[in-house]
Amino acid sequence: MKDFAFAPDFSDIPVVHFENVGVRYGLGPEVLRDLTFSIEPHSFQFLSGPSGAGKTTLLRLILMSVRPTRGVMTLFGEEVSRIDQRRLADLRRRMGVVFQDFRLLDHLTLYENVALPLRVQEMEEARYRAEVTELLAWVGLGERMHVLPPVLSGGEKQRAAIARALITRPDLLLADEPTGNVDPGLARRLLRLFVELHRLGTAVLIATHDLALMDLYDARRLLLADGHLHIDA
Ligand SMILES: Nc1ncnc2c1ncn2[C@@H]1O[C@H](COP(=O)(O)OP(=O)(O)OP(=O)(O)O)[C@@H](O)[C@H]1O
Repeated sequence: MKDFAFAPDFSDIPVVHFENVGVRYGLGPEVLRDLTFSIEPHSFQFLSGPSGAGKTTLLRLILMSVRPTRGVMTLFGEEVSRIDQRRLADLRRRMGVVFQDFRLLDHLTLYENVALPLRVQEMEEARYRAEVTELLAWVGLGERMHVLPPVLSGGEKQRAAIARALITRPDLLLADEPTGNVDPGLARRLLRLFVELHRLGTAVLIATHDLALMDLYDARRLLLADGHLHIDA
């Protein structure tokens, strides 16, 4: 795999810190309770637990698309409840996300999909063209960069979604079941991509049901069960 020039933040402030965090949807029961944990810079962890245990909810908390109903949560050292929308947007830009359903835009080519987060930041194409091309080659899609997502296989879409999550050189990468739609061989290759990213300095959190995948890489495991988090260092 080709090296990609990352310049992540190497400070030792936790990327994410939860202190007794709880969350409920509307008037329903608490789906997550008393969560206290940190994600350190440059760390790698899996998030596991049975279906409905709250893995996606935990990722949405970190992405700030769901707010805690109690407790204190900090992102990059800043307390979430005290910061305004504009600052939240700045913090969100430091994260890359691979969603379970990819969320590629079907009317844009792979190149355009991957470049989109940089276009949103109003970067000129001349500044990012080489980088987008290089990253697509890095994930094995160099030959496919001008095609539209609907003609791609699940695994190709998955890799494009991963490339789009990496293009901003995030300090934190969140991935929700990133190997859910691919065969075991491709799952191993995708895991290697995440490990490589981690070695380049990004903190990585991968939510997965896949015990075989977790057995492939010796990393911290966060296990959600009955609304509580158990940590296997
Ligand atoms: N928008 C919502 N409104 C109400 N309840 C919700 C909402 N989203 C999730 N829940 C509930 O919160 C709990 C946790 O759901 P979540 O999707 O976080 O679990 P998960 O561990 O990611 O599940 P899976 O592995 O099946 O994707 C479930 O009981 C679910 O029904």
